Amino acid sequence: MDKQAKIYVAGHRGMVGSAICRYLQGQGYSNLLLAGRETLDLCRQAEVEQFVAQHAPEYVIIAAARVGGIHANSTYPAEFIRDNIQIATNLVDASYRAKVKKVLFLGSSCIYPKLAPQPMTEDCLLTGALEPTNQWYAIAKIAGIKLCQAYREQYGFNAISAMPTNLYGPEDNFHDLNAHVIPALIARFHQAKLAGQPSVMAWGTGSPRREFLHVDDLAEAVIHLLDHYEGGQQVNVGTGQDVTIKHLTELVAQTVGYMGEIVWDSSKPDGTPRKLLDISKIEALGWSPKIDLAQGLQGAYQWYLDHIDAVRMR
Ligand SMILES: NC(=O)C1=CN([C@@H]2O[C@H](COP(=O)(O)OP(=O)(O)OC[C@H]3O[C@@H](n4cnc5c(N)ncnc54)[C@H](OP(=O)(O)O)[C@@H]3O)[C@@H](O)[C@H]2O)C=CC1
Ligand SMILES: C[C@H]1O[C@H](OP(=O)(O)OP(=O)(O)OC[C@H]2O[C@@H](n3cnc4c(=O)[nH]c(N)nc43)[C@H](O)[C@@H]2O)[C@@H](O)[C@@H](O)C1=O
Repeated sequence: MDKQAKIYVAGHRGMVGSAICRYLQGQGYSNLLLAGRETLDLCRQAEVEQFVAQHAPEYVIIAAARVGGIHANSTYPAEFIRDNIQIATNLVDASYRAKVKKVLFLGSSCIYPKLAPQPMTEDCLLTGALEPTNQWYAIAKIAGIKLCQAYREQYGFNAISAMPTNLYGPEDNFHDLNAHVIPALIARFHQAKLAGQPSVMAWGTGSPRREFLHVDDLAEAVIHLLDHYEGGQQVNVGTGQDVTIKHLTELVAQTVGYMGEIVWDSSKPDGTPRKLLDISKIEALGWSPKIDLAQGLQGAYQWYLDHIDAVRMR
């Protein structure tokens, strides 16, 4: 992309959106179009169409979504399916009508079947039943992928999709119930350390496996795909390695310096037993992850400490 190109980062205040903005600014892109929810509710079609037509960005990155961990997904199904279908539809259609050069839509690894063979390639989409806890969000994300494919097929519109694995890093949501596992545990272990709590509760059995990619690696992958990928099929973005939630929990406790006991609350859901992405497609395009989990967790905890009075908890 030309460094002067006007790039609209939808959801720029979120964990992914802010990482993409940091990366773009670091690379010398100076013409970013940004609008917070108070300026533009992306669920309002007419407002989105008017905004994109008026500002005429050349590129649009859809990093806005209703996002949350396993508890939030299963507690707010209507919001997760409604908001995410509306955001994707409104932004892809408005971008097409405003003759945007290229759109990148962000989905998630939860779009793949609960029991898909691991590691999961892009071809296993829609080959089996979804994980019930996040089926609502997954259906909305699959709809977003199909929307991009349909606009490419019917109108020749240049929309691509990236499917990241579980992400973590700066500007994450640290809400104890609605957050994803890493920020939830960072905050819980930190508070337990300060309070001298003898034990900390983690959810489920600890036996599921997850792959964790630092959001700065994802940001680089997103721009790499905008520069090097033109296809209709979604592209997986991950590390190609996974760990058990038990190992992750011990790693977070060690990173925070919490020495007490970890107790498992088996009344909480485990979710998908495993969701490891096959990343050979994006590696063949010349991208690979750089931040390993131990190093990334150190940085995430330090960011939490540096921003503890202002972290997002929603
Ligand atoms: N976090 C993860 O582990 C993963 C995330 N992803 C994908 O990455 C993308 C971003 O996720 P992430 O950064 O973690 O999420 P965040 O919740 O951190 O950021 C989402 C952003 O979207 C904005 N937003 C949501 N709804 C609206 C709306 N109606 N109008 C305007 N803005 C809105 C939010 O604004 P506000 O701050 O005002 O609420 C927020 O800035 C999503 O598409 C998600 O599916 C994919 C895989 C894993
Ligand atoms: C990105 C991805 O994220 C979600 O899917 P998920 O990977 O299941 O997300 P999670 O991070 O919430 O849980 C991962 C694992 O960790 C265990 N776990 C332990 N202790 C805590 C804990 O304290 N909080 C949370 N949230 N989980 C915990 C938890 O029981 C589960 O086994 C969906 O948004 C999905 O749509 C999606 O796209």
